[in-house]
Amino acid sequence: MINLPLGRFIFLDKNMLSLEQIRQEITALDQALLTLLAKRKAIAIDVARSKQATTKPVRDIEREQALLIRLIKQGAELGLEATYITQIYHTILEDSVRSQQVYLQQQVNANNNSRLTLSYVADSEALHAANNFYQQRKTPISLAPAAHFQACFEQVEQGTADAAILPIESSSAGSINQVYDLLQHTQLAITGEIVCQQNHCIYSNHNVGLDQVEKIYTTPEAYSQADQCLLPYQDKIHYLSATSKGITELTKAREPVALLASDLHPGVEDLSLIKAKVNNQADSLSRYIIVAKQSIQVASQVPAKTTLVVSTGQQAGALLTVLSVFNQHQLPMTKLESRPVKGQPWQEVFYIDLAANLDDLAMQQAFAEIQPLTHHFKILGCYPSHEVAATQLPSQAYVDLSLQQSKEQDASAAQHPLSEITQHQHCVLVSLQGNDIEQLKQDCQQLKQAGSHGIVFSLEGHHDVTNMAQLLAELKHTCQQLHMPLGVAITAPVQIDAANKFAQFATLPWSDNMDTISACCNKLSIATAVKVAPDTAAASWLAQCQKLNTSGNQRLFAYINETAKVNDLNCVSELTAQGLFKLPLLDQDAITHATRCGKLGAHLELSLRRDNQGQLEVSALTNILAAIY
Ligand SMILES: C=C(O[C@@H]1C=C(C(=O)O)C=C[C@H]1O)C(=O)O
Repeated sequence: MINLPLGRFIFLDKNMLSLEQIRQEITALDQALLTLLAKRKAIAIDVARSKQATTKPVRDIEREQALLIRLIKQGAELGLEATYITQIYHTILEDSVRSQQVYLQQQVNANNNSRLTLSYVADSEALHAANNFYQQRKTPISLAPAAHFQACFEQVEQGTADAAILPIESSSAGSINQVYDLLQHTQLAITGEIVCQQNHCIYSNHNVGLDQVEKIYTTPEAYSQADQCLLPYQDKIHYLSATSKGITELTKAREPVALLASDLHPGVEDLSLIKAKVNNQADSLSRYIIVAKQSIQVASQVPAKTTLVVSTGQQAGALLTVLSVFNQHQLPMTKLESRPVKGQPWQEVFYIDLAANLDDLAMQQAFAEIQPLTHHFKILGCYPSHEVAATQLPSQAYVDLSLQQSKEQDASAAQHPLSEITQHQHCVLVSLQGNDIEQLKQDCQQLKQAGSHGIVFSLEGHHDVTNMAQLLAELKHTCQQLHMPLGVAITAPVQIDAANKFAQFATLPWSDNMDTISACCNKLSIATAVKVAPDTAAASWLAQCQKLNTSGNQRLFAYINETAKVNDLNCVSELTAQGLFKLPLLDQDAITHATRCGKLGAHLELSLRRDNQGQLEVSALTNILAAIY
């Protein structure tokens, strides 16, 4: 039984208390929250023990979904927003799942938590990733800095370090080839992976803009993750072999100079941050591997990855034959990388990551089958997969929650112009239009307070590139402060550059001239949703979709507005089910249809207008996918 003296706090008369006293109450509440979190975490380990006995998997998505739905309902009664609850609980659940995995791993690998010497490339951001990783495992580490990746491998091979942490790929710049090449000949095994988010930022020794700095230092790796933002400053770029050398340069220089570096890099905290989050892609993930002399086992309850390296020879279809074996055994491949073989021009080895445990029967059978098909075949390691994807609720759950909510709304609240927003428990994006930036900022603030999760700004009528850039830059800044994603509704090709620069996603109208729309999609580097015209014939759906699919934009979605006819929805669902309509489809009314095709994560778009008296009015609904921002 949890004994939280909530009543005492609710009935406090805040006017009677000093700030100091109120803060004491908050401190006491935080202490109580921490005690409960620690208790929850300890119970999760009891759950892991029971799973060890019953061999049930660590993750139980149905249980997590039920838990989230219950908490959203209970939270609403306490006046807490659904997104607030889901964000907090995603963190709690991630930690719970990870703690259970760590416990189960320690059971199968007889880990005694003794101190471990870890090799890493000196002054790299890998250290931050490693600290978190080993802290969770309650394993103290001593550091063995190395000058380069090869030295990390050597330290472990020679026994001066127990393990090494090495970057292997980044979601925005791809694989780290040097590390892959070192894996080709090593006797070490991959024993773990760490995935963490990194933002590249620009730092300086003075608090000035990029135009005023004389040099911008960067490593080639960092540059490849953020080159788009630095294109106008090509003549200022100076390459270095390590970010730490850039920090030294900045400290030495008297004139203003800048450095592009990850926000996790040691030492950046002492510099002036002059531009944050300049990655080409909004979310930049880095993946590291841990290598050690001894391979490890992964408990059957823990999701595992296995990495292998194969070479096949160059006969037609050789790689395809190997990959089809994995397909036949239903072993999902999460990564395929090819690297040249030294001394053998145009010969390649392939690195393959499979999302499966080496001990699984399917893996053993697949490996037995591919050995005769390959010249060279080596298992580099089997290790727990690090990512714990946040559990999503099925779209229908959001609809049920919002229906239930709106029934509970009393009549007076429903008349408030922004009440439409509050009635929806799921994510709401509101369309805005206008020219008056001060007015737009105010609207954004009001919308945030009313519960909107993001903005779709209509660029209709905006053609002047400079004005558009100024307006969107301000709107982006406001949305960032309010933690709301900014989307733009594009109506003309001249708006594309500004959209790429300032928005997180774009929407486009469906048009008879699909070539123009397809060309726009091609130039858009942000997620893009194309609105589908109602009453389109099946053949035309297909032809238009095919045009869009060749546009080169990998993050395209189609969405249908509220005027779509059931006939259209049936038609698209049918085509999708046959694998012919390839764009993910977004639609509120079509939730049931699209869910059947497994494609949907519908969010709601409301549009906001002002009436003649300047009063806010919220009207019609369209839908946009969660995944686009
Ligand atoms: C604790 C459990 O394991 C996992 C963690 C959960 C939690 O922390 O609430 C819920 C479901 C599982 O994914 C469980 O199965 O109950």
